[in-house]
Amino acid sequence: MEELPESHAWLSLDDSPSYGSLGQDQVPVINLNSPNVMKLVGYACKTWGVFQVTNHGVPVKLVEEMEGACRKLFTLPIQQKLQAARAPNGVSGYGVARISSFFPKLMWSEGFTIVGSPYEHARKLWPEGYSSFCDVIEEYKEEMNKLAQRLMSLILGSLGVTLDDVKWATLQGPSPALQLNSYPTCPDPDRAMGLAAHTDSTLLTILHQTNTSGLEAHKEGTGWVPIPPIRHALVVNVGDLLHILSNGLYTSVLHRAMVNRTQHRLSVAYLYGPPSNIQISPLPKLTDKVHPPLYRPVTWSEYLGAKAKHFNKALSSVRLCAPLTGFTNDHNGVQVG
Ligand SMILES: C=C1C[C@]23C[C@H]1CC[C@H]2[C@@]12CCC[C@@](C)(C(=O)O1)[C@H]2[C@@H]3C(=O)O
Ligand SMILES: O=C(O)CCC(=O)C(=O)O
Ligand SMILES: [Fe+2]
Repeated sequence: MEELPESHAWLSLDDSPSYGSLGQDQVPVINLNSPNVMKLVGYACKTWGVFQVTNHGVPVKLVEEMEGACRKLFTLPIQQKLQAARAPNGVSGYGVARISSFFPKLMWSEGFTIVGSPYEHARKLWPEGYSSFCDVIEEYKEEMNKLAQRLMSLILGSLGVTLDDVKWATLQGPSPALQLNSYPTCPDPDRAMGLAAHTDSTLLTILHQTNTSGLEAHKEGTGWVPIPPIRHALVVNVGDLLHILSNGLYTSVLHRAMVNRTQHRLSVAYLYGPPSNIQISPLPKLTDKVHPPLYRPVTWSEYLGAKAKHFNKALSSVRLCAPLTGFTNDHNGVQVG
């Protein structure tokens, strides 16, 4: 394709995003073997809501295999991918981003969501070779789960809370989600949007990105800041449920993915939530008369429903005594509703 179709043009040529940071304000990179790692993680969650981790213990080979599986999936012919299309009201499968319906323009990306077992959809993609794909997915989920638990205990620790205060944190969560994203090369990347600005509904999200820039985080007072790929590092996002749990101390970060003219970019997000029947509410240790709980209790599945319905107003929809406002989307075109 030589020209960007109008259906995918988010920005006019003269309102390309301006970066608030001129390289000064950078998303923290944390070595998980640092002696003061808990403090570093807490500070990053408080000031940014996103950070990169190195020495995370996830085998490099497994991440590479996951990336390879992802590349193989997205290079399948479109007819094949459509065999595994997400059902109209379903969660798993191939398709456009779930949040697409909230925007008037189309995003320059395709995705494959895996909740629960990948087998059903994988069999449709690869009637013969599905089992090696599924093996990689299962192993990746297992490793990510270990890392997510470790990060959660650091995060809770940084809030002055122990795993004993949050019994569910040691339980096995519900099947987490894996979101594979593909951003093909784009003839007019300055006017297109790969994945529009959003926060994740999770407690936290762990993301692997290929060696192509595109991911950006929004920081209050600074603007959009690129999160450059670092070899062997993973990106960790604070999600809405952690924002609720920390009574707003740790902010779920607004982020988006831009596209590239010459490089096909891929990312793999592991979306980590609490067990599905557990009510998440601000930690009692963090609330008192001066700091009343800001959110009502909500379960993971209830919150996903709120997100599907209200999108950027989902957090305020569970907020106690506060106006219904969402983040504004000044930087990425018009938003519907
Ligand atoms: C477990 C989840 C979390 C979901 C919905 C469901 C499966 C796919 C996840 C994502 C992944 C891409 C961004 C997001 C905003 C989207 O559109 O789909 C995420 C959403 C959420 O964090 O709300
Ligand atoms: O592709 C990226 O870097 C971002 C993906 C993302 O935000 C998501 O899948 O939730
Ligand atoms: Fe995200």
